[in-house]
Amino acid sequence: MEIFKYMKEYDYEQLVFCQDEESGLKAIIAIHDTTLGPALGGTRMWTYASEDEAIEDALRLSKGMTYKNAAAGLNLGGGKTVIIGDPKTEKNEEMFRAFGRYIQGLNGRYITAEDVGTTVHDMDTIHEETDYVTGISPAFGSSGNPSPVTAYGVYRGMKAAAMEAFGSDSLEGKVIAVQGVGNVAYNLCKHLHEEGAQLIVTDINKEAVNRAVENFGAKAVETEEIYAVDCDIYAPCALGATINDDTIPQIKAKVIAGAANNQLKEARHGDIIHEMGIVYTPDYVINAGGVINVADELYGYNYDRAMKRVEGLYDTCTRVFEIARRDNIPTYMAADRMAEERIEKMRKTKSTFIQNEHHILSRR
Ligand SMILES: NC(=O)C1=CN([C@@H]2O[C@H](COP(=O)(O)OP(=O)(O)OC[C@H]3O[C@@H](n4cnc5c(N)ncnc54)[C@H](O)[C@@H]3O)[C@@H](O)[C@H]2O)C=CC1
Ligand SMILES: CC(C)CC(=O)C(=O)O
Repeated sequence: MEIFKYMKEYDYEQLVFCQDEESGLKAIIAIHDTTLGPALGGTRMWTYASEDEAIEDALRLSKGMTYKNAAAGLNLGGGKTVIIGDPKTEKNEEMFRAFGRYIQGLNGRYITAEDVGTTVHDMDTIHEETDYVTGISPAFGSSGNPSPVTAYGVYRGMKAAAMEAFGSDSLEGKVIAVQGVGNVAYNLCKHLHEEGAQLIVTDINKEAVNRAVENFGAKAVETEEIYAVDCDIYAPCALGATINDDTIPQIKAKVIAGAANNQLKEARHGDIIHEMGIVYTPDYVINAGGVINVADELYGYNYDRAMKRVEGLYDTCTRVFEIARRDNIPTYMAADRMAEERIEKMRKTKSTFIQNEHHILSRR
């Protein structure tokens, strides 16, 4: 992989490689853009097939965080970490302490939180070394696990998408196919079940599937069957790139709205589903609940304030649909336009010189 070429193409600021032999830490912190503020984004631990795959994931996810934070109206830039390793067998305390020291070394340019493969406990361990971590235990005055809040935001965004596609935001009786029933999707299924939706679920983890079947009366299907099921809404809630050349021809849903990051394998897949008349709720807009929640910690965490903001994701998604209709463009492009406009305005504002009293002239 030609790293600098890639970084230049998408205007990345910084890539940090963190290594600690004793603990087995191999982490990559990617900081995409800090125009709006310090980069905030979670830490993913995953068994990557190669180092290139891990680097690419960190880069793509951190850029997604720039857009997510901008679209959500947060004064934060975009960053993300990936740790190479199996979260079930290769974690240890020293690893997260070593990683915490690397974050501290960035002196606030990057703030972390949970993502796939990491937990509140891991964040607490990082917190032993640095304050630049969110989503730690509520006992520390923090917001805890972001997943239930992400799920609530996805639920709100899904309702906005239903309004756009079906003319009503009620999900009662709607058939919803959920791919991956992990931390976020389990909580999403709860909201959907309470509203009377019929759920079809799949997961590579059979226990996760059984939990959804038992608690929400969901119908289980094999992992490869989920795309082709008869449903109103497809909710991708596992990993990215599931909207691609192989899956698009199978999809019967009129709406795609889910928690996963980087759902479109390539931008052109967003064009194809747009032409098919599918209402696609851009991933980084609908799944911003978690980051909105942890970002509230920067002001002294207040649950009600954070939830009110997450509730507003309904309006943010509606705004994206409006821009898409107004400019006759796919929704993924409308979301990018919305985020980029905000960053560009701030970039221009920032270029105005502000006396910060950092040099001696202001003091003599
Ligand atoms: N946790 C959060 O607050 C946020 C999560 N996200 C994104 O949402 C997605 C889900 O996150 P979490 O629920 O936290 O992760 P998780 O790891 O708890 O859940 C993901 C689930 O997907 C399953 N899975 C993996 N590959 C699969 C496949 N090929 N087919 C079916 N199931 C598969 C896993 O077994 C797991 O149960 C991720 O893409 C994450 O980046 C985005 C924003 C915030
Ligand atoms: C889990 C969140 C708190 C942040 C993040 O990394 C995301 O939204 O993808």
